[in-house]
Amino acid sequence: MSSSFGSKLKVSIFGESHGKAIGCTVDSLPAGEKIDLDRLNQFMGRRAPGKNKFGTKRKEADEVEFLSGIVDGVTTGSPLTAIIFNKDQRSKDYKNLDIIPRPSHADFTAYVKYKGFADMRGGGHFSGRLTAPICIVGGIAKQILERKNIFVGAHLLSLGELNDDSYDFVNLSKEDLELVSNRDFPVINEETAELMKEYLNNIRKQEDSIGGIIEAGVIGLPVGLGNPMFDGIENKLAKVLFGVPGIKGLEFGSGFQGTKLKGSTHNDAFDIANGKVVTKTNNNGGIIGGISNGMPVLLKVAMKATPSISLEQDSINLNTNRKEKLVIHGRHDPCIAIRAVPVIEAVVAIVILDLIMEEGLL
Ligand SMILES: Cc1cc2nc3c(=O)[nH]c(=O)nc-3n(C[C@H](O)[C@H](O)[C@H](O)COP(=O)(O)O)c2cc1C
Ligand SMILES: C=C(O[C@@H]1CC(C(=O)O)=C[C@@H](OP(=O)(O)O)[C@H]1O)C(=O)O
Repeated sequence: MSSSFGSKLKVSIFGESHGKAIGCTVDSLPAGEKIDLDRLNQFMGRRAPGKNKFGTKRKEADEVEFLSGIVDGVTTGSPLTAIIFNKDQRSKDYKNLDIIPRPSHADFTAYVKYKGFADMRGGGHFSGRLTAPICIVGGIAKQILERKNIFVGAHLLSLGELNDDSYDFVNLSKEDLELVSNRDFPVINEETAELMKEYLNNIRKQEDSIGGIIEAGVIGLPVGLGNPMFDGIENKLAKVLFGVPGIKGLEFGSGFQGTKLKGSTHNDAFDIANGKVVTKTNNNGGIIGGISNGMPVLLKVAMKATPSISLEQDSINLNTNRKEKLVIHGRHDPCIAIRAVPVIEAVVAIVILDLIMEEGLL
């Protein structure tokens, strides 16, 4: 099993959801970068479980302990290792799941691939909990990028059939990208947020779950990041985004909806604004030929409904090879897309920082 990625900035994630700890090691972070640890903690808090009734009841403070690579809040240039100790494991909830796998979770595939030896308590290394270390690296990357006037943000664009306002593809501002970062629910339109909360209350009562779409944006990129054919911005983002558990779809710019437009409408006509080359529309989401064109980068990810629901489901018994009904106990997110919003910001920030470093801009 390999949980490492990155070209210049090499990131490695370790741990299991019900093991002693989770964490990360990052190689090649530039030296001398001041990291505001209060801001990093605030960022971690946006993802942490147990904050409100719209997420899992498992309570983890997700306090980050640095073992190396940072002194007095400044990066040293040596490998940075950070760790979060797990505090609120409740492994008895998972007792029957090693032989009766949960539909849509990784229990069955991991059981076969790792011959029954993978630690699957709480989903083990496949758990959404492993996105906490991603947020450590992403929270640091965001701060480094901001000093270069590059800003990354995301919000919950939809939950089931309920839709938030979309980002403006052309005039996307730092304020737009930061809008939901201080909110308890990561949605732009506050009326929609209330409808979504009501929906979540109902879906919980029905012992079910729901999926959602997250929209992310980046502004301030120079023209020319990305190395086609296979190391373009889209390629690199796709590789790491699909590492986030629960993601089943990804689109850039106008994506699948864009296929309904004719070329004459879909093409992003060039223009000059303040002496700079811009495009009048941004259906390509700031990327052409795998290379940034200076317009905002925009993407959307589809996150499936949380696999673990309380309703009885059809499964099988791996010992007897017979059909068996499954009832899952435990503490689960009714919609994983909500807490995944900062995770997507983190992934995007890490990949963009890696691209900036590849280009020798840092
Ligand atoms: C932030 C976050 C929280 C999650 N919470 C849960 C959860 O409470 N229960 C659950 O069954 N799956 C949860 N998931 C999703 C599973 O981890 C994921 O579906 C599983 O690992 C299978 O991987 P796949 O969906 O990518 O194929 C969560 C994912 C993320 C990113
Ligand atoms: C702990 C986190 O989320 C967990 C992600 C998760 C899963 O299957 O992905 C299942 C649940 O685990 P547990 O049964 O141990 O409560 C969530 O609580 C976290 O995000 O930090």
